[in-house]
Amino acid sequence: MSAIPVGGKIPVTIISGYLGSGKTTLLNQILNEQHGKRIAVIVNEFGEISIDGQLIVHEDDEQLIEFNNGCLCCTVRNDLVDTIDKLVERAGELDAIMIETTGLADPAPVASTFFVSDEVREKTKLDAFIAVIDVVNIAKHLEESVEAQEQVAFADILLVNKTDLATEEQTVAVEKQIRQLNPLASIYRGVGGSANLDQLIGVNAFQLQSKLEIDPKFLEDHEHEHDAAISSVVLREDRPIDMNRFMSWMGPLLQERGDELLRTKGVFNAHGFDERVLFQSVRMLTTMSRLDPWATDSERRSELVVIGRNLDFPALRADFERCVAR
Ligand SMILES: Nc1nc2c(ncn2[C@@H]2O[C@H](COP(=O)(O)OP(=O)(O)OP(=O)(O)O)[C@@H](O)[C@H]2O)c(=O)[nH]1
Repeated sequence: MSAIPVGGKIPVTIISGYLGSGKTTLLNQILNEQHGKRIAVIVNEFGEISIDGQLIVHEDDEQLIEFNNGCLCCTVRNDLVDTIDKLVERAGELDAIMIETTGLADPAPVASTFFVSDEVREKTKLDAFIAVIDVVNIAKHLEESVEAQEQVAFADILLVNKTDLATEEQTVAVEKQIRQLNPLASIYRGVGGSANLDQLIGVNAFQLQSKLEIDPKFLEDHEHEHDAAISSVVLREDRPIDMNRFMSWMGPLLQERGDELLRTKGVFNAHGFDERVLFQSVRMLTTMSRLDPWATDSERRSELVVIGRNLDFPALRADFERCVAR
């Protein structure tokens, strides 16, 4: 990777993209490949608990700052401002700041945070606003979500991800569609964890003037309301979960209601496993993998975040409880 141009200012990369597009995967790639660089990572999740915090490779707790249960673009924006203020005090020690927004974030207020205070403006430089695009689902995201449209329109770099799951024709069609929404951004392709980081970091791609041309009110305070029909619930269980039973419930549920159950992710205390088990879904696509073993002194429990439209919380809780191993 090319050297990050510091020039006295800490470069900031904002990673956006709709739910489940591959933001955390990209962030982990950056952290893995950035040996020797001191990067502060700010992660914002829509749900009440952070699963990403458990999945992001980080060396110490000071390096990873998490905001849960609120969105950087609205409810926890002041927290972001305070955090950036504190981070710039450590300017000498930091090589870069990476921010992963929630999949539902409106991009403009997150980016404009870097222009609100003189000190932040003096000590940081927005390097690029990246939107990660889920090539399989972006057409639906754009159809259903204003935020998804804004993320694409606002980005300096559009990273078309999950190209391993699409044909060449599908990928070209997506590139055409996003090009119509954003004529200026660089468009690159990627498969989770193997993006060309030279194209994404240290690129000096963010131009305030062009953002002001798109949105003349970019630097003003934004009132932002999320799609009220989208909510999240955390399903918790201390008893071990029978993963076969869980999949027999979740598999058909996602097939039937994948357009409403937009995203799930959770770490499981799975019956018969010594390791923590990670389950994720993005609409109908699911993945399951083993993480590291449970620490001997840790409390084993399962926590699954479900994000979607028209969620029936009591029914989800009751069905989840039926997955307890007997
Ligand atoms: N096949 C395939 N799967 C991918 C790729 N990139 C990410 N994934 C998978 O897609 C799922 C979501 O990836 P994440 O990186 O967690 O997505 P995210 O954008 O951080 O998700 P949220 O923070 O919940 O919005 C995970 O199961 C990843 O393993 C890819 O290029 N190809």
